Amino acid sequence: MSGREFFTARTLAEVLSGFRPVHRTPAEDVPLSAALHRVPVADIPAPAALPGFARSTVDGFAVRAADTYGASDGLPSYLDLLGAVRMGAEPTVAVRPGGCVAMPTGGVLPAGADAVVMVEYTAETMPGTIEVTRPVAPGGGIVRADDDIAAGAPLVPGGRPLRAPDLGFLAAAGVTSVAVHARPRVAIISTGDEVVPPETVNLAPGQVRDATASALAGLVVDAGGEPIIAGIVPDEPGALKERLAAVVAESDLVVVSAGSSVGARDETAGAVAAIGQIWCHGIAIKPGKPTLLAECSGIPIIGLPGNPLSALVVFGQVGVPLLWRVAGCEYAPPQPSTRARLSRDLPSAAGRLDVVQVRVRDGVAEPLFGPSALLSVLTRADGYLIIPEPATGLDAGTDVEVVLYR
Ligand SMILES: Nc1nc2c(c(=O)[nH]1)N[C@H]1C(S)=C(S)[C@@H](COP(=O)(O)OP(=O)(O)OC[C@H]3O[C@@H](n4cnc5c(N)ncnc54)[C@H](O)[C@@H]3O)O[C@H]1N2
Ligand code: MOO
Repeated sequence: MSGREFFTARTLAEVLSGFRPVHRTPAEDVPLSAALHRVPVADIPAPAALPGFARSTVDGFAVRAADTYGASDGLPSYLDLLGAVRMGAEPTVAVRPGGCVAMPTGGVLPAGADAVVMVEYTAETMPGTIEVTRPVAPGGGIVRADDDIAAGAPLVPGGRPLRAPDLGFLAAAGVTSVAVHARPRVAIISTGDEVVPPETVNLAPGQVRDATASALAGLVVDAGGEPIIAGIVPDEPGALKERLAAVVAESDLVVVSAGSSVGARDETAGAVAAIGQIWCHGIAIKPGKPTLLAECSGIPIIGLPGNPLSALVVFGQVGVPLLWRVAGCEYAPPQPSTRARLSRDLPSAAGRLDVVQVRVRDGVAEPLFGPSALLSVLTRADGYLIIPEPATGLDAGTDVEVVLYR
């Protein structure tokens, strides 16, 4: 890399909308029991209408609605009790004018009926005669055969991670296997002569154990990916290029931590440029400015800043949405958040998005400060808030949205 400045600092919004490597993971069939949070490759159509038959939603009596019009406590309608519907069975009796049939919740609506009046608004004043004291409109107390879904309509959309209720809906429709995008394989490469494996018991002076790879692996699993810890590469010209070339062929997304800044040993840009195209070097975000984005044959490559805190913040903002996109999901699912009152003034430079770690107690968000070189800030945080690019800070007492860590 020439010079000591980053090529172009892009905003986070520009990155998310503009950096669009085309690679998507292939489809695979999974049973419903393994489909939670997986992304269907396409809309899944209903093989048949649901519920499939008109059914009661209340315990009561199937009626012709017109027979109940004007009914009141003072002037009830009197209907002949013609029989009863059994749960899970075809009705054996139809409703004729002036008649009614006893119904359980969920039973099949008998022919001739267009509503079910709730048992609370009825009384059997004499054997075989039902007194109705409230009118019911046509369609009242029932769902029709295709109210949940019509045959052929999409049960669940493609490109959106499956949620628990989706699994129930698919099960109700008899869909027990789903074509979903394969989990993205995310190669995680750490760099730096001083970085040693976490298993290292005694550190030589200046050595640090690799913190970033383990944390990134956790974020990858959280976002539905399969982390591949691809080791620690020393600061040697050529070493990173070699490792990158080896992993890119077997990954859906590649993450390199450290070496993306502007120091003498910062090799990432050169190595990445040798195997792919750099899209941007520098994002208008704090922490995380020295971030590099590139692609190689449609596979996204992210060069993260060396400071573990910055690396994790950037991966959350940029890597996680990219990971979901590679898995066929255009927009990452929203994270849980809460509203809180800011405990103190927060300064920020205009033109840069700030990700501020906070603790939340009793509805108050307390910013946690410390250099990005300190990992403990993230462990103490309950979540983060964002100060958008145009703002020059936030005043104490501002109502802020805090995105919560799980
Ligand atoms: N003159 C300037 N110096 C620095 C700037 C700047 O703009 N001008 N930016 C600072 C910022 S911000 C960051 S972030 C770092 C990014 O530098 P690199 O991406 O080149 O990363 P390194 O220098 O290799 O590492 C930084 C720091 O993080 C430690 N590290 C690296 N990898 C790991 C790991 N896997 N586990 C634990 N710790 C790791 C490394 O030992 C360094 O202490 O540059 C600033 N400097
Ligand atoms: O901006 Mo660096 O990415 O803080 O640690």
